Amino acid sequence: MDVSVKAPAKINLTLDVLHKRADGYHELEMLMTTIDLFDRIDLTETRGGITLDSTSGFVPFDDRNLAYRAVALVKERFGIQKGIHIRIGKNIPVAAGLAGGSSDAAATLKGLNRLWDLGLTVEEMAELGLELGSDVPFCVHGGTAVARGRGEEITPVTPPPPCWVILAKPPHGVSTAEVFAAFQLDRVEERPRLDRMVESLEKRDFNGVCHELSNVLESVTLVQYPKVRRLKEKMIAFGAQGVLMSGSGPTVFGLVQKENLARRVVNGLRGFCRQVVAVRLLGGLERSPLDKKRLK
Ligand SMILES: C[C@@](CO)(OP(=O)(O)O)[C@H](O)COP(=O)(O)OP(=O)(O)OC[C@H]1O[C@@H](n2ccc(N)nc2=O)[C@H](O)[C@@H]1O
Ligand SMILES: Nc1ncnc2c1ncn2[C@@H]1O[C@H](COP(=O)(O)OP(=O)(O)O)[C@@H](O)[C@H]1O
Repeated sequence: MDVSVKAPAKINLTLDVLHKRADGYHELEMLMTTIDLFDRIDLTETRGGITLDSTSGFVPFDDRNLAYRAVALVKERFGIQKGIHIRIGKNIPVAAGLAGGSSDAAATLKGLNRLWDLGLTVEEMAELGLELGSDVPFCVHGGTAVARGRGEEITPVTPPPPCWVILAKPPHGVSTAEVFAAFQLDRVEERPRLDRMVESLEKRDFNGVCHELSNVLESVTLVQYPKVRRLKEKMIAFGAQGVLMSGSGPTVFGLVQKENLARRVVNGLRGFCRQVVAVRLLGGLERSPLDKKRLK
């Protein structure tokens, strides 16, 4: 039997680092929302072991892959002997600040929950997912939510009003660990105002959402990679109504309401950046019957 699950990317509308914790992680407060850019995880039951292949050569094919680690974790926790072949149809750029690996892991947990009738609730899958990475609990929940702690305290909030998201990814990836290691709170010029962002979402105030976009990790990545700063400036110049770096970067996203403006921004950016795409914001719409269980 096979299971096929869609794994959406996320963007951060706000990201604040409150302090560094004794365990080495940072205490975060961030607002995330899903976008219409998916990986596809296909899980096929085998007699034993874990194997993986992907349409992308940029992901690890062994136990460094988060989807592989999700299978290993479930097998170990539930004492399951059967094996799994994982196929990752990769569309989300790797090491981009869009949580591709975390979303693949979350989708794998959901797929195994169905395939092996584990009876796990969303909360239980999120708890299990935290063992794989800080962004996995949000990816298990999906939609639009505030994430606190390491990323595991999830509070759903009102999704943003419908709009286009233009994604521009510079050619290099960014290491999340390195960005956090270089982060200094006293170098941050502007902190997010989460209450105002939530208020703008509740009022369906698109301009308010654009105005409140804020990410303190820009204080590291924009300095280390001036290209990312220039990409932000270009995106604003071409007419994006709100612009921010997602997560630890380096992907920059722009929000616009009208399709023709989205097209104009994409066309303008193409001369400066090879990986540019416009997608719709999801924010909760991904919970449609698209995740299909199919019989062989
Ligand atoms: C920054 C964020 C924002 O959404 O996303 P990305 O840029 O990766 O998409 C996340 O917090 C990233 O989550 P994730 O990529 O799952 O991080 P993990 O694998 O758990 O951690 C990678 C490394 O980042 C640092 N880290 C991560 C989370 C956290 N709350 N504090 C940290 O200091 C740690 O050094 C850790 O070793
Ligand atoms: N399934 C996966 N997809 C993408 N990257 C993965 C995956 N599994 C492990 N990784 C590793 O995780 C790191 C972060 O990748 P990714 O999740 O795409 O970025 P980010 O954390 O910036 O959103 C990369 O270095 C990559 O090698």
